[in-house]
Amino acid sequence: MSSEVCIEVSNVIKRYGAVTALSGLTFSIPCGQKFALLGPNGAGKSTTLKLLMGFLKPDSGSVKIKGMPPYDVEVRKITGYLPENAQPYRTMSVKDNIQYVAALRGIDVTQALEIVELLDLKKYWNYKVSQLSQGNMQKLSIVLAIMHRPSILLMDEPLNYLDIPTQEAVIEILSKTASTMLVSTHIMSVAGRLTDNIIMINGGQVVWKGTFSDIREMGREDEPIESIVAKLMREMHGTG
Ligand SMILES: Nc1ncnc2c1ncn2[C@@H]1O[C@H](COP(=O)(O)OP(=O)(O)OP(=O)(O)O)[C@@H](O)[C@H]1O
Repeated sequence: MSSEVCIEVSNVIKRYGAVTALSGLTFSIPCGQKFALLGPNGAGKSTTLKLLMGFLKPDSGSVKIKGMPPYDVEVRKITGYLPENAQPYRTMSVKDNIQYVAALRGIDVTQALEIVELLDLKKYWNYKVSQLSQGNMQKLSIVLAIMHRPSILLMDEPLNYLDIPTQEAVIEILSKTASTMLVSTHIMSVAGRLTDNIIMINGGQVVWKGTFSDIREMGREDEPIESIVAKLMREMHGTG
């Protein structure tokens, strides 16, 4: 496995007016590794992903993807992003959204069709986004995020709104999609199946890093992983 760093966040401070969302956040992810970004509500997970996509700028500190700034054209080509509550173009159809994003990315629309089939979206091909259920909108957003086969994938709650069979399909697709992944989620079963490593943040700082095996070893034999993570978050609250 490469030791090259694909995602690097160094000493980032990010404020929204009087609210400090990130307060010296530092972590790095080697290329080829899959990380879950965990933390309680308001910890700064979405803000971190938006900074990594170049949608927000840090007040201080730096964010690099493969050593480049996130807004670099080269970075745009190799990254995929699924925002929380993603909103494809509402007045356009599923087909038009896919064709539009394919054109922007300079790829052939056929690259998306396999994922469209796997997610059972073909029957909604001509539906306007505004006519889709939340779950089908989420499926379309996943297609738009990964149709160019990004090598680095950033996702905010990827399984929101999806039924259980679709969650399984998405986990399978995502496991094969990107080599480097950072996934923010509250669903531990998802985090554990998509990723091997955990970065836990609270108050805009990293409070714990480790693997899923480390977490399991911290609990009783029969203790659900959610319970161990919740304890860890409580213990780490305000530290870091
Ligand atoms: N646009 C904004 N304006 C003002 N404050 C914001 C804005 N976006 C986020 N915040 C604040 O920044 C902090 C971090 O928010 P962020 O959305 O990054 O957390 P999160 O870990 O993704 O939370 P959740 O798990 O609830 O989605 C919170 O205190 C939040 O209220």
